[in-house]
Amino acid sequence: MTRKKCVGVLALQGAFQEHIDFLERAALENCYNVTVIPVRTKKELHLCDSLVIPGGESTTMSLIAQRTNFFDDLYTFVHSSQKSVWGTCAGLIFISDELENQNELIKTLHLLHARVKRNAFGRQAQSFTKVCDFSEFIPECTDFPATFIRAPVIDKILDSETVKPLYTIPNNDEEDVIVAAQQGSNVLVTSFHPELADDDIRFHEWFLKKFVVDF
Ligand SMILES: NC(=O)CC[C@H](N)C(=O)O
Repeated sequence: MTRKKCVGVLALQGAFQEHIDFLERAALENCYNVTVIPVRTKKELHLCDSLVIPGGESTTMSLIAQRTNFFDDLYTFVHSSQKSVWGTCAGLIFISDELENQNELIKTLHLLHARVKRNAFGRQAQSFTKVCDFSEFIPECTDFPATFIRAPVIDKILDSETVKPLYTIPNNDEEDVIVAAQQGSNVLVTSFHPELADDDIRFHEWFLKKFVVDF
């Protein structure tokens, strides 16, 4: 029996409970030897092999981490090659190296070697769900409902040796934008919210298998 792995979901702010629910379902339905916990403290973080940073408001997330003296522990954790990290939406922003816009208030974790553009598709009213064919990296997943809410995109990859795009979509009349990417073997980022896909846990199943169970 492999050692039980622990996946943390950063629970300072945002849609962390939805990730916890989907991860727990994915672990149960696939008999993965994994526990899932909310993470708000250094003690909880130190239990984790992997950390999911959810959607929400990245500036708020960063400020709470700084004001609770948690930022440095988060920085150390995400920069460990022994840990895996998945940033969704605000989580993608929070771990990015550079921000193309709205960077005045936020202190990021400088993990993802990319420049990220916040609110790339516009405001809340421009949020949308797009059925995506992820089968190039998630076998047979040809129709995943990806929900974009005031979503960021990867505007520029700063290290093409380590950061590989996984999926791009058109952005109005501009060139296609990167909305999912992987850095090395242990960092995943998505602009969209798989935790908000009605009852569809395929993305979380893939994350657990690739970035936790097999990592
Ligand atoms: N759904 C989200 O996580 C939105 C992210 C938010 N627009 C930010 O800049 O942090």
